Amino acid sequence: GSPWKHLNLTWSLRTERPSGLETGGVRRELARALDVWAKNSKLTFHEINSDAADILISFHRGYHGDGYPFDGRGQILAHAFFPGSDRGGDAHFDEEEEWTLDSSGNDDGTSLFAVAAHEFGHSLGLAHSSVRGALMYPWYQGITEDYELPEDDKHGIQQMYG
Ligand SMILES: CC(C)C[C@H](C(=O)NO)C(=O)N[C@@H](CC(N)=O)C(=O)NCc1cccc(N)c1
Ligand SMILES: [Zn+2]
Ligand SMILES: [Zn+2]
Repeated sequence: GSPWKHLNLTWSLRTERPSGLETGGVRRELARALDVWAKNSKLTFHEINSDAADILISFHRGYHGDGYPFDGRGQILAHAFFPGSDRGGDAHFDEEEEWTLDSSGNDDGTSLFAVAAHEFGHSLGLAHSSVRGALMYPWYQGITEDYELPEDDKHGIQQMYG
């Protein structure tokens, strides 16, 4: 997709206690996922409490009004829209996944940090990568605590927002 025309992006979590998780912990993991991209580009991200944010983040189950219904636990975990107005940049997460806020890899849940970092790549305009090990590779691979963005993803984001 085409990149955002401004570098100082706003974001807002629009679901209270998604999947029963503590709201503060969810916001922390989302902020860490955005920081993966901020550290490798000129992008900055500011959290606001408003539906007017560039990147609106919400959790849903099944059909939720955008033609891309979720499918219960497993398979599709989340999706995000390329940059643009209205739902452009927004990221939706499947409420029915076993989300974990523990991104150490010790927990066998699905790391919200890992999936969010991938989804925000789409929110910023990156499509899937064929490079195994890339964050934008189509298939989930848990990622470590002090995560370093792989080369392929670094190239992608710097081409757009370097
Ligand atoms: C066709 C898309 C709506 C699939 C969807 C996706 O890529 N969302 O961005 C998705 O949930 N993909 C799964 C894999 C699948 N079941 O198709 C996934 O693990 N994506 C998130 C992810 C997380 C972390 C790393 C990577 N590489 C991928
Ligand atoms: Zn959706
Ligand atoms: Zn994806």
